[in-house]
Amino acid sequence: MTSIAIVGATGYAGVELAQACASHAHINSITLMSAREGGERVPADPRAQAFIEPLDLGALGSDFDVVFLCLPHGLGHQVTATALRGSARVIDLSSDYRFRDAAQYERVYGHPHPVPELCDVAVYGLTEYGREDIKSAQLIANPGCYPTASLLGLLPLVNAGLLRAGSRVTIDAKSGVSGAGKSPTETTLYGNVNESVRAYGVGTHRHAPEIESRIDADLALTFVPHLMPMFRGMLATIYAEPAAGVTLAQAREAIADRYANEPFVHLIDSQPATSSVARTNHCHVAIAEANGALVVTSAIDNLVKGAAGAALQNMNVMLGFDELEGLRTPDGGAL
Ligand SMILES: NC(=O)C1=CN([C@@H]2O[C@H](COP(=O)(O)OP(=O)(O)OC[C@H]3O[C@@H](n4cnc5c(N)ncnc54)[C@H](OP(=O)(O)O)[C@@H]3O)[C@@H](O)[C@H]2O)C=CC1
Ligand SMILES: CC(=O)N[C@@H](CCC(=O)OP(=O)(O)O)C(=O)O
Repeated sequence: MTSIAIVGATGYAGVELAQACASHAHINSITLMSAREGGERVPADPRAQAFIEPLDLGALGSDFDVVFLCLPHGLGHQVTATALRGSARVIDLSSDYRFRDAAQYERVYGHPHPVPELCDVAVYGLTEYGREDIKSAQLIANPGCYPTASLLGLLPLVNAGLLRAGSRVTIDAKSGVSGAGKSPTETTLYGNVNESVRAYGVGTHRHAPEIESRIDADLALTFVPHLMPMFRGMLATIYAEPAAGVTLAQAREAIADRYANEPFVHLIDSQPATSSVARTNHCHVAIAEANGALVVTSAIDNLVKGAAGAALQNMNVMLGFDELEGLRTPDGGAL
């Protein structure tokens, strides 16, 4: 049986993860933890069925098989290092260890990585593209939500060599406001989001280099995120130029083949909708052609496949459990 701790259990991703873990057949102990030391043990919800414990660094390395970090960027380094010094394996939902090396982190964030040696230890947790490394990983860097939706749509075409070398790939992506976490800001206030759509982070968003770093091909990337007037859900619309002679049918076949045996990623015939994947770990992908461009659309729930669900899927791979465990939809399996 498995004992886990969720640090940052009061956040959107932490709550989502705790709920998924509660239905997991092989998790027998879930400890919900704050990232703040000291303080009181507080009820996690008004019915007081569960409690949030203050951070206990001493327990993290010894009492748990897996420690999940659901903290804002930059706050989890001490927890990670402590847990890894003990016997726990760590799954970090933040962006702290997503870059291949500390130098790339420094280029993106503008300051040196606080624990550079762990960058080499971390395994990027896009499950569908890293199972072998994930199985033996001590530290998983769970991917960002935009990179998850984007890479799941794009990688089958890139890896099959179907895109024109040197061409541009444009990713127009849209997220619900829960992607920004639970602390309100000027841009995520209901009054500023409702009945309105806006782009943000144009040319500066950290997910552009994260996506780029996972694409092994000569392609130029433009990534533009948008904030949508909805709570959860994410849609990436990806525009790409096919290599000479590549047809839509070939591109579709590449995606179909790549995901034929994947429990959570599905090529569908209609256009993906965020509502169809809401509260599930599924990703729906479609492909069409528009005036010579291949247009791939990819929808996920940012809090599930984009965060907590992917983290649990990674734990299942690490510990040799059925990947669907804790992530089944009401029909009992894949949609
Ligand atoms: N939301 C999403 O769609 C996605 C999120 N992620 C990543 O997952 C991580 C968690 O995200 P999310 O759940 O949305 O974030 P939230 O803002 O909803 O929750 C953050 C958690 O961290 C704690 N926390 C915040 N500030 C501090 C602080 N200064 N010191 C100690 N603890 C603190 C909060 O505790 P307290 O209640 O005490 O403030 C809370 O438990 C982030 O790194 C995020 O980037 C990744 C993919 C998608
Ligand atoms: C709507 C919104 O604000 N979204 C967040 C992305 C959240 C996420 O996946 O990623 P990280 O773990 O990299 O923060 C943003 O654009 O920063």
